[in-house]
Amino acid sequence: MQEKGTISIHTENIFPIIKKFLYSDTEIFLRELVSNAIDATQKIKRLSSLGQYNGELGDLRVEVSFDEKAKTITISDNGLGMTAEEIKKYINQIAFSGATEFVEKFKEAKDANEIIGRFGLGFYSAFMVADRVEIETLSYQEGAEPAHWTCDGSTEFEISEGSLAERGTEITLHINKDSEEFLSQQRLQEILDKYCKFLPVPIKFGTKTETEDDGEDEEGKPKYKTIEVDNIINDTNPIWTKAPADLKDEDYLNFYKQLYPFSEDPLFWIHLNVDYPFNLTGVLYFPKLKNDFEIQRNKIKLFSRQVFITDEVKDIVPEFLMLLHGVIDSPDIPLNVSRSFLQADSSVKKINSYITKKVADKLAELFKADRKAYEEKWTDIGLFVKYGMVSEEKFYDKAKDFVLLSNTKNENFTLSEYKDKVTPEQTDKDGQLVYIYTNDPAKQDAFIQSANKKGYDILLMNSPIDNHFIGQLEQKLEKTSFKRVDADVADKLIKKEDALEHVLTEEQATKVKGIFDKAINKPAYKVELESLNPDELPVTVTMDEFMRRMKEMAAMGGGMGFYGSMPDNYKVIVNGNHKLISRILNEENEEVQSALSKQAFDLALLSQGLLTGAELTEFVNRSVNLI
Ligand SMILES: Nc1ncnc2c1ncn2[C@@H]1O[C@H](COP(=O)(O)OP(=O)(O)OP(=O)(O)O)[C@@H](O)[C@H]1O
Repeated sequence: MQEKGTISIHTENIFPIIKKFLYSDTEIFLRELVSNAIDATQKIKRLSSLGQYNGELGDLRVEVSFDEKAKTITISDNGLGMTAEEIKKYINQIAFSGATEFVEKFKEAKDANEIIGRFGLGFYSAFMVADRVEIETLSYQEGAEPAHWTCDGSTEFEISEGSLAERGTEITLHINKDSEEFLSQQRLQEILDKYCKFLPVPIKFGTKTETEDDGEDEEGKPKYKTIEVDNIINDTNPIWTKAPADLKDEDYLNFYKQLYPFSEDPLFWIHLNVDYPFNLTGVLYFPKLKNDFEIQRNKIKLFSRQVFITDEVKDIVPEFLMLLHGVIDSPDIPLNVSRSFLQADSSVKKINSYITKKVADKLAELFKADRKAYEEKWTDIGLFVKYGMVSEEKFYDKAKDFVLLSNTKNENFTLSEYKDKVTPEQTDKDGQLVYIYTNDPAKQDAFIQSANKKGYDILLMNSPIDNHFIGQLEQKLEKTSFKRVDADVADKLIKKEDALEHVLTEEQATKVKGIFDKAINKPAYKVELESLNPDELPVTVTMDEFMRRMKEMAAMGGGMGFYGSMPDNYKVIVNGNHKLISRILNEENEEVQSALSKQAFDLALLSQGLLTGAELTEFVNRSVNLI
């Protein structure tokens, strides 16, 4: 048997095109050839179980080897093999209708994955790294003759009698000059680890040494010997392929360690397992969050039937869950099509909302099963939950029952618990509930203490997402608004009917305002007189909640540019009922009067960390003099 022929595509220059355009990630040739080899072993197993093959199956396996001197890489399997006819059918007739289509489409393609998948070019990816490819194969079919195929990357091929004595296929790549990097133990091991680590059939890559017990020596001490064993690079039964009922916590933790060797243990995990209306398995882990979010992205690995595809899971996993770790395996995700198509794909959308739902269900379950443990993990989980609530309506609806609000006393409440807690004290005269929060308890301590004295509870809102979360809650919760604790003096945070009587007459008040205006002498600080509790500080400096939020949004590029360009404006609230104010009013020495006013103002600034530089020095000097 010897036959020469032409690979049936309608253009002469297909290989140069493949080589040129697939150049960027040439390493995937190995993934393609090993996957084909695995498929071949799976197929023979199926034929055997269907009774269509009655010979010995043997230990099904795939082997990858290389020969640095001969400059070859060989991928062999004991799968179903091919007859010469099958080679002609499956290999020679490239699995796409016409090369013209290919030539037109390749222009848009951005990476090799796209081209290979779309045109069924898996096998031909070998020509990205090889000048010549040989196939030695023997089909499982009774009476089949071994066949040999070779092709040098032109459209000419040659089929002749082969030399394999056992069922299976051996593909040998004669590596080209530009791809010699692949003729290395380390490089090949790295690629196999990346793409083939969880394939379902053992893959042998060389051998390794192991130590083994070897009885005892003369003194009765245990002896060991080293032996050469096959280096199997993959775990054929990764946990996501198993039933959750068969797994222990330890298994999940071990698998996590295997995926991310240097990470801390995860908080908890979710085993995904659906077969309808799409096929998806996987395990998602909630990691302990670190401050540097970016580094933690792209930690979810996407597989298709245990073949690693990518760790770019955008679109498949909801944005707010991108910080999760773990694996997702789905043959239904169209891995080889372009990004824009992926976004529009209906199974991708379904998978995305399935994952959202599963995560919400898991959190609800944890919350119900053990509130205490849930609260302990809240600092880590909270960020996901809040981010999810802000970014996905559906998730908000589920999470509103298990999201927690934490206060400055380290107590946690659900939304409805908190509403019940603060309604009596924190409802204003119009029936509006006011939630008071701090984003910096140390800096806003004076305000917090004043508000606590009034019986108000202060929420801790100091995570990066909290600004958005507050905005979301204000939209969703009925008649509820949020005020940062330093947005006003405690008496004014929640407007109630019971305003205190002024002790000062209107004339005195105007005089006090004049004294302070003069002493402070800064246009950005507007002095106002209020009748507050005599126990409150004599002077408080605040920034209006609305103004502050607008400025914060402008700073984050939220389209509030107008506010961003406004100068910082503060209110200086002078407590007319405080005895220091009466003292200032009655002071006859103008210098002392001014010094006292300045002192009271500086103390207010100081308590908020607003007093710095020369002004701080001046304050210290003045204080010394006053003592
Ligand atoms: N090791 C092998 N053993 C038996 N048959 C093989 C082997 N490798 C390839 N084939 C046959 O050649 C065909 C073409 O392989 P190729 O990788 O080009 O495309 P594919 O596997 O069908 O699709 P994909 O583009 O997803 O890889 C396969 O479908 C299979 O029938």
